[in-house]
Amino acid sequence: MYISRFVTGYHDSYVFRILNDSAVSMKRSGYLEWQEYFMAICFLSAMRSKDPATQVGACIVNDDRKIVGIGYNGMPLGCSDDRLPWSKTASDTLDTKYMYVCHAEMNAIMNKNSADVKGCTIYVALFPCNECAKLIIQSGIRKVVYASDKHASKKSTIASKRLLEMAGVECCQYEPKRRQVVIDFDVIDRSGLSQLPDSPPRQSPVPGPQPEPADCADSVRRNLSALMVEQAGDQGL
Ligand SMILES: O=c1ccn([C@H]2C[C@H](O)[C@@H](COP(=O)(O)O)O2)c(=O)[nH]1
Repeated sequence: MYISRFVTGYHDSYVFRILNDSAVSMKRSGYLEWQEYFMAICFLSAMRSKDPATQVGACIVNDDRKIVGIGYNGMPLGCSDDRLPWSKTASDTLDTKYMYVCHAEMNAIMNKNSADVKGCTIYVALFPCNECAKLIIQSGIRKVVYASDKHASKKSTIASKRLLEMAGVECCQYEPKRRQVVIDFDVIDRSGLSQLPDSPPRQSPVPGPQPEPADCADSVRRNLSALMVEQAGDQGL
């Protein structure tokens, strides 16, 4: 019996058991739970926001746990985010972002890739304002999972809670189970993808015989057997 361990970029492991010539693979531990996954997608989307003060992301998920819409706060389509203001305050409210910016929830609903979002859950970084609450209710979304309630004392949030409650939309705050979800491209480059074959050599600009591209399956097999031999050695097998 061999027990072999694959170390991925995230330091989790796949365990392969080879018993009587049949390979049984067991799932890795430490994978993202659904709520963590959807909330992480909110925050990843928020990273696209150009708002210098508050970046908000939203992710709409249906009953089958399929993502049907994603959005973040930004200026409307075709309206230059270099020409419109990003300030919170100005002597003229026309010079503040609030007159122009589309909220993450609105964008997620507008970007939906399904016929509608009835019965869906919306994951949001920030508790939705009253305008977003109206959109949420009218679109048929039934549940809001939010990360931050930093504007709880604002009238717009109080009105939002009032509306959502009246409409019977369930709201709950996300309770993180892990402190971080890290995507470190350095780690992925150095170890996570080291199990994969090298990229094929770049095409030479000069016409002529080209080197054979690496055979993916062969390279994966070579890495796998090297790991198994190494591991078997570790275990004195
Ligand atoms: O439900 C909401 C509420 C706000 N936003 C966006 C709109 C703005 O770009 C910021 C809020 O700016 P502050 O600087 O925190 O006032 O967040 C949203 O997308 N959804």
